[in-house]
Amino acid sequence: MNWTIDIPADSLPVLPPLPPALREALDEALARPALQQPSWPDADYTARVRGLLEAVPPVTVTAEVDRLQERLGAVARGEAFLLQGGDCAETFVDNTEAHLRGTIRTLLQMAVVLTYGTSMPVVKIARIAGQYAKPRSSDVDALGLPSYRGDMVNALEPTPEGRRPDPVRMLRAYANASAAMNLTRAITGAGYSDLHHVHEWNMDFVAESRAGERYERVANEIDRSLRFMDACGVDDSSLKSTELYASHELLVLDYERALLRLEGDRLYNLSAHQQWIGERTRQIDGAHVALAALTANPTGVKLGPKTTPDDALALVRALDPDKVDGRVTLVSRMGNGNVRETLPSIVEAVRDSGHVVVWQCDPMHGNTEESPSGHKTRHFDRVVDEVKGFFEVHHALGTHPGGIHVEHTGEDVTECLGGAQEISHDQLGSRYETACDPRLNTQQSLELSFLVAEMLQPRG
Ligand SMILES: O=C[C@H](O)[C@H](O)COP(=O)(O)O
Ligand SMILES: C=C(OP(=O)(O)O)C(=O)O
Repeated sequence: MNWTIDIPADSLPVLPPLPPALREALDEALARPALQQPSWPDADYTARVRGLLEAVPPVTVTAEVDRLQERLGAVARGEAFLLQGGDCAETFVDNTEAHLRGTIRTLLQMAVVLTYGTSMPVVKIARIAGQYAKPRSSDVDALGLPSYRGDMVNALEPTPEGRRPDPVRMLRAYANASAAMNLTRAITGAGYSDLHHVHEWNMDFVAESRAGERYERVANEIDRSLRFMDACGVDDSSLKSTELYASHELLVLDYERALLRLEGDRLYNLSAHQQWIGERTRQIDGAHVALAALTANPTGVKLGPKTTPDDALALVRALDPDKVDGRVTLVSRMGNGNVRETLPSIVEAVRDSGHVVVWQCDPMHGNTEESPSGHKTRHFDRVVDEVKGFFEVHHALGTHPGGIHVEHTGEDVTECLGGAQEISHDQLGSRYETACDPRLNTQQSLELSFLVAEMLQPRG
């Protein structure tokens, strides 16, 4: 096979030596069964790509990962709220400044609405700088071609050549992730994310909408408060930047293992700050859980409608043996019809075990349906209803509904039905741009934030 990049077999860097016990545990973890892995055509060449990645500077650094862990501890104890969102599948072609700014801007707007409405700190994690791999329900698509598995693996282009898994794509994923992380740090470190620019985050196509107008009112209130603080001589320098963390699904093990780095005696996965394990790969004896258990990163796990309390307990015990607050985020994605019935016994079992986890609701993945036009879609009402059900369960049990995890974009797409724009089945085709699953557009994301802020109000 002729590869586009020639990597000499004898110049392979290798991971710095690990303490023997850790090396053994890592080898054991990686030898476990791993679902949803690419069928790379050439194992030797794939190993060489991995070797290159083992020597590159990481995408994130350990101090940031540790800080996120602390923030998630606060969320788990009920002192903060976690907002996580971004593309279903990031793509290389859309890894542009405009697209990244759009995703970040919408996340910042949502966070402002939540913080203002609840007076609670909001921890922000984006699906950004690495969300390049997708697990699929089927190995083949409707055309009979190998399914698209994310830009890290193959191309969206529906041709046999495009769909061939190519390990060089892992290098492109790393390069794109590093560039995206660089811009994200720049945007959030100064200027654009300054709370004094809160009006500028409201895009023209949203400003005229009900959610946009409501947001403007919040922004005006924030302006007044900032002027008041200014007049009083309060130092507001902490409002000039914000913390935004990067996350993606822990899926393609050749990529993830290559970005492991040792600091002291702690092993970090510096492909992102947080990784989550998907519904399809959370087998308790599988490689994904075992690998995450070895790293110091906070880890999410998706829980679908068939999850039992014992499943959840086993996962929490494996991933949080030292009982660190917020080390595990349990992400329920059960569908609005199931959450009220299935979630309570899971929450009770985990709460009674003494593990203090973040409870997060992903109201997207359990509510996917097919439109008569053939588009994969989600109805805004079902999304809202799942979040409502999640809050009802936690309010009834006295636990903290710690966060939401959504697929959204900073653009004016028509991928999810309903919302104030009342997007109909007929309109889905007009701006349906996702590479995989349907995302909330900016208006729908803001509407959802206002509703969640209401649900989070202290209850008398
Ligand atoms: O985002 C999640 C999954 O990758 C996605 O829902 C799978 O979609 P599929 O069922 O079309 O394969
Ligand atoms: C694949 C995903 O979700 P789930 O594992 O819940 O299906 C995802 O969040 O991209």
